[in-house]
Amino acid sequence: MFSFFKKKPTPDADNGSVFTEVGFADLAPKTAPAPVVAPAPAAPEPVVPVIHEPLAPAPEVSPSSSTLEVLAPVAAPEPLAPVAAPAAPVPQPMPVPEQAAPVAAPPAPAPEVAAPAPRAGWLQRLRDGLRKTGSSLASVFSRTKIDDALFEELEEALLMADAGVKATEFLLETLKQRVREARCTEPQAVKGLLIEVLTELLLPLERSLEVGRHNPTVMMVVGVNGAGKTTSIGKLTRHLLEAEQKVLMAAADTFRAAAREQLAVWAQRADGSGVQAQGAGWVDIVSQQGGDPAAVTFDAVNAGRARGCDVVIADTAGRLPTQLHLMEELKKIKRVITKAQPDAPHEVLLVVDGNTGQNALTQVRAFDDALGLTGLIVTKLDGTAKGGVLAAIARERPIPVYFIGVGEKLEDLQTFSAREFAQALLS
Ligand SMILES: Nc1nc2c(ncn2[C@@H]2O[C@H](COP(=O)(O)OP(=O)(O)OP(=O)(O)O)[C@@H](O)[C@H]2O)c(=O)[nH]1
Repeated sequence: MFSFFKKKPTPDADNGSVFTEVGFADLAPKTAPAPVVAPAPAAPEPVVPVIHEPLAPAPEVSPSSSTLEVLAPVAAPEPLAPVAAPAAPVPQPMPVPEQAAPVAAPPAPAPEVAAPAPRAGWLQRLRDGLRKTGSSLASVFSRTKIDDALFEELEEALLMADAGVKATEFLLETLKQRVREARCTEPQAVKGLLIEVLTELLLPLERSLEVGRHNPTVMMVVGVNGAGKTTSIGKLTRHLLEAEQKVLMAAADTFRAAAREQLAVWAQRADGSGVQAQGAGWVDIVSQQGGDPAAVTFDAVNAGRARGCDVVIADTAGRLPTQLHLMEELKKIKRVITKAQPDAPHEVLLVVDGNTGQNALTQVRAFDDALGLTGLIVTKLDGTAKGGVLAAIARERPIPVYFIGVGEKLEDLQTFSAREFAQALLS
């Protein structure tokens, strides 16, 4: 199911490739927590490395048999509301997720403790999240016959699911043709064909993020306020660490006091995972409170090169595409990354909140026009997301969806599968 690739320049005897692949699922649960080894302080002068600070460990809030649960995020800060286009380009306040206070352990175990309920699988969470739309799409096929009314109802349901006019037209046209070819007589068979057509439409979005081709691989992560950038970076970093990657994070959101701390919390979670006991992975953070985001990123890339990092990830401040001066700031960050490493950035990732519907497509267009996106992370598909917007993105701006977010826990960052998504949408 997982297809997140780590590529390292080691010979692969089987296929002659110099790369190896590692999937999330290949990573064994860690049992021996050990601190992440701080990298050798060989950084250039202006870099301010943040060695993992003794942040309070996150309390366990969700019962589960999964060993990954120990790494679960602390009680979640309130997700931010989707951002609508503002009337004027005024910088938005940066909300700061709060870390829950550790909960004191009970004095003695209760005599009878109910067995913890198994945590819903991520696919179920995706299904649950898309249920509202899914059920209205699926209900179209409970009709008794295939007629114009069925297609009209389907058109309405697709539009309601945020698929947008172009993708809806394409899906309906292709579906009608397939129905004719297959000589379908049962509405349920039409549903099966729609899953096929939708899967084909979404397939170009299904791509793997590659790491290891460049030294370091430099990623720049952008998006509107509260889309889930820092959370997604944290989850991604955790997976990179498990794959024994050396990761340097640049806290390029220099005006939000807690930006560095938020990243550090994730770094510390990685620390507590025992990853270090498995190999050579580590994480460090470059930050400069109140500094120039481009300068911090420039230093981070240089430090990443000097320290032999595998991956440098720049976490930028949230902004609306209509805030033109802030979009210029992003362009500047991208330019200075190229100055520090001529072939970088290798990835410009937009994090979009799946709940924002067609607004997500607007964001994709705007950030792509400004920066040339290489990939998307679509978050909060466990919420009230309608999901159809991915069809709109596939039709109008087919940028790979490297990951989807289906919750706030580490394991809720998943690779995108076109078929699974189409099935979940119509389940
Ligand atoms: N339910 C759910 N919540 C998520 C997901 N991803 C992120 N969140 C939550 O969304 C909120 C905002 O996440 P952040 O990572 O702080 O967002 P951000 O884009 O870095 O925010 P700014 O830096 O302020 O722009 C937090 O409460 C996260 O826990 C997801 O996939 N599902």
